[in-house]
Amino acid sequence: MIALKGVSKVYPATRTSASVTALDAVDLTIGTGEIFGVIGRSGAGKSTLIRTINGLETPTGGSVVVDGVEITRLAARPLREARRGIGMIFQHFNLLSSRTAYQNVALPLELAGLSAAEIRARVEPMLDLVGLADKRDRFPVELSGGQKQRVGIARALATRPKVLLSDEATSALDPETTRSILALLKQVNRDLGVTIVLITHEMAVVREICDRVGVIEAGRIIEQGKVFDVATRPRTETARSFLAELNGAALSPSLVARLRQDPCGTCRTVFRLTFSGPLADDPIITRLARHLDTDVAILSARVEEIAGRPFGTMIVTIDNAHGASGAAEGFLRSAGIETEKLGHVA
Ligand SMILES: Nc1ncnc2c1ncn2[C@@H]1O[C@H](COP(=O)(O)OP(=O)(O)OP(=O)(O)O)[C@@H](O)[C@H]1O
Repeated sequence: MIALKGVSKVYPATRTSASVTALDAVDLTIGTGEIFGVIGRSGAGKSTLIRTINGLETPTGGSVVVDGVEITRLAARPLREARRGIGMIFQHFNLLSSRTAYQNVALPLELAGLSAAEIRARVEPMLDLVGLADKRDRFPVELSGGQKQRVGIARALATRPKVLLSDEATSALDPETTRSILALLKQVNRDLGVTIVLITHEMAVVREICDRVGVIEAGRIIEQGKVFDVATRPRTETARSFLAELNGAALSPSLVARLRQDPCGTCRTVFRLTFSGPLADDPIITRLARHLDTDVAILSARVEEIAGRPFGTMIVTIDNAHGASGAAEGFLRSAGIETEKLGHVA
């Protein structure tokens, strides 16, 4: 449905600032009916990337094809037509305050030249779909954040697009409202078959609804794949440290300050353990302590669900007396636990 090839965007230098390479040779293929997440830090290039998909941003190099149409080469009028097939929702909703919920949803249809009857036949089912039939005559100021985003979603879907772009659509919402909006997006994807591309800086959003994810850093997609694979087995160090921060598996600053690479007589060895699937329920630490007859201290631990599968991370220290930490490493690995030796602490 969407193919980006070698997409670059360089914002030219101005009198006061140097040029910025916001996108650097991005390749991305997104299949029909997928929910694809792009995650990255502030300034990584997420907004620029998503805006190239609907032609709001013209790349300085590369090609963007959506549903068989090369977006980068369209003149103004065909671009407007192509955009009707690509809906977009925004962090701050971008509703017109002088229009009711109904009138906001109707706007793109008015611009497309539909009659009042045709517009009614489309807007009412859309308001039903997003659960706002009873708020149709309310103005944005009378709606909660979640309700405003529901209007935004109805408006984005009114032209029956094949693709929905979501630019941090839940970043301004509380966690419960976020969940309800994500559930709605999932329903829209399932029931209407709309391909969704969302950008976010929150791993929880990706974990909750995305099929695949791309990690963007300094304008480059440094990793992409199925959410579970990327979240649990990042291949690059940059993705690993970024995702560790988001997954809560990062080391505390005080531990980092104490960590040393070479062992000492009284040192304990520090390991990061990651385990997934049925292993997440295994009392592995108790088994390990019994097996080695040593104590194991848990510094941090977390089990979460990614794409419906349990995934856990744990930072532990193990007494190094009599080579116990080496034996522990072997024991954990043979139990199927991914075991990474991080260093030693006194
Ligand atoms: N119109 C512009 N002119 C010049 N530089 C820009 C422009 N828009 C974005 N940039 C720069 O391009 C880089 C990528 O910005 P972008 O907004 O795509 O990042 P982002 O990942 O969406 O960040 P955030 O999460 O903070 O919105 C940044 O360094 C930004 O300062």
